[in-house]
Amino acid sequence: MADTDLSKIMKQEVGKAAADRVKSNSIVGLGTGSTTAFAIQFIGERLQRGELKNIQGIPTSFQAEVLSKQYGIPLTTLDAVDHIDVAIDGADEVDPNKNLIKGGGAAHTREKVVDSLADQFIVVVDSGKLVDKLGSTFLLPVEVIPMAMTPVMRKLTQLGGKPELRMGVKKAGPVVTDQGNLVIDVKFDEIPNPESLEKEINNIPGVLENGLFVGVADVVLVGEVKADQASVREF
Ligand SMILES: O=C[C@H](O)[C@H](O)[C@H](O)COP(=O)(O)O
Repeated sequence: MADTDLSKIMKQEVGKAAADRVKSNSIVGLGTGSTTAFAIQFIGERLQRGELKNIQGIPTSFQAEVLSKQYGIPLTTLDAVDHIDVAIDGADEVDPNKNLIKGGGAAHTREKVVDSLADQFIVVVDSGKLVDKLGSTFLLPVEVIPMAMTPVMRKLTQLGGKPELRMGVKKAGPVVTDQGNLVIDVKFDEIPNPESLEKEINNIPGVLENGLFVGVADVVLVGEVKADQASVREF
């Protein structure tokens, strides 16, 4: 099987496993990305079959909102609820302590709001996302307000990073987030202390949020394929 097929199967399996954990009468944070898209699809299908009732979703992005509507998941907002029961969201890297890098889809700011509020935050990834140390395979996304781009990049360089502005695909110019901001992707040779780096970057004036999620995830579901057999393990 081609690598892309395997990756799709792992994402599908793990998305289904997460959707199966959603209970009736609950408020569900709906994450962003290609893996969570399967979870949203399977939650919608469970609703259609009548297996699930009275779900209210809180989308973390324009993408999640569009998909949720497509699959018939009723939506609400943070102004209308006082808690979130469970959030399901993907990640770009996961370390053994369940710390994450997110923001490959530039949605990490809203994701951090929703995922942090959930009583239980379930991360859904394929096995390719597991790393020993954060920053080893993926650049760290930082959302910045446009007028502060240059001083923020300078500050990120002083912190030891190599920043680059994220550019659009099939769009001339930079990626613009759902909030109308820019994303700076930063290469750090190592991230020895994700907890302090998360705070340090967020303390730079003009930074809205960065993609380090430290101590937020409760459960990580990992989709794997071994000898053409798909399975899901949890840690
Ligand atoms: O901004 C996007 C999010 O943080 C995604 O959850 C993350 O990039 C993982 O996406 P995917 O499941 O497509 O790899």
